[in-house]
Amino acid sequence: DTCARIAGVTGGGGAPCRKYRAGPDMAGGLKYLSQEEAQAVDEELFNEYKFSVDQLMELAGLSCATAIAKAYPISSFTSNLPSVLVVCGPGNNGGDGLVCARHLKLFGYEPAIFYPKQPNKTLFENLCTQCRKMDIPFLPEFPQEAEVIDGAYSLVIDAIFGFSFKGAVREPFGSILNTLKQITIPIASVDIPSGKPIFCSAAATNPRNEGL
Ligand SMILES: NC(=O)C1=CN([C@@H]2O[C@H](COP(=O)(O)OP(=O)(O)OC[C@H]3O[C@@H](n4cnc5c(N)ncnc54)[C@H](OP(=O)(O)O)[C@@H]3O)[C@@H](O)[C@H]2O)[C@H](O)CC1
Repeated sequence: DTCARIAGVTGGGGAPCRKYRAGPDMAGGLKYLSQEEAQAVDEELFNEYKFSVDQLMELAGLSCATAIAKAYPISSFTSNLPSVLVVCGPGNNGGDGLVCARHLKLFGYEPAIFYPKQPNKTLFENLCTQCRKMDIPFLPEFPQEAEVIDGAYSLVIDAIFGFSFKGAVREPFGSILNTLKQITIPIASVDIPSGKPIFCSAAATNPRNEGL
């Protein structure tokens, strides 16, 4: 979604646009950004273009839900119930996941959220309230068995870490990512696949090391 924001915001209306170096990996015409480039876009949108985090998060979550509905239409699910497990991390990537879950519900999916480390901030509390008001359940614990996830859901949304991920994965996310590596249903990652070092070649694979 960062690429879409570059095209749609910083390059629009004849406004001056910073030059971002294209990464070496391209899939279907998409250019991946490095961690530093993504953070620079972030700063430009906040400081120069005066977007608020709420605005950008709503756009990011809606864009993700729209892309997911295109890539994994309900009609393609073999199960009668289009159940989707949305796993949210402690930062803004997790916020994108909450917004995405809300829009997926509006699109006719049945999302359930696992959100183990909820920040004590109004933005995230409000997003949780909105999800609860839409009868989206929050799971009290993460299913430890990959088979349980495979049986209960048709798709997992990985909104655990975005461009601020660094170092070795800390718990509880290490165990969660280990389980996700073993599931067989598709995983759609928000922004970038979680748990991998952030550089261009990592952007093409998800926690199970498959292309999305
Ligand atoms: N303008 C934009 O581009 C927008 C992007 N959005 C989305 O926001 C993420 C980036 O959000 P940010 O909050 O900066 O970072 P993350 O979501 O990646 O997560 C940060 C938290 O993750 C924890 N963390 C980091 N590394 C690890 C690790 N190895 N193990 C466990 N936990 C880790 C970190 O914890 P600390 O303890 O270090 O504080 C943070 O809590 C971007 O990718 C987009 O998805 C927004 O929508 C706004 C617009």
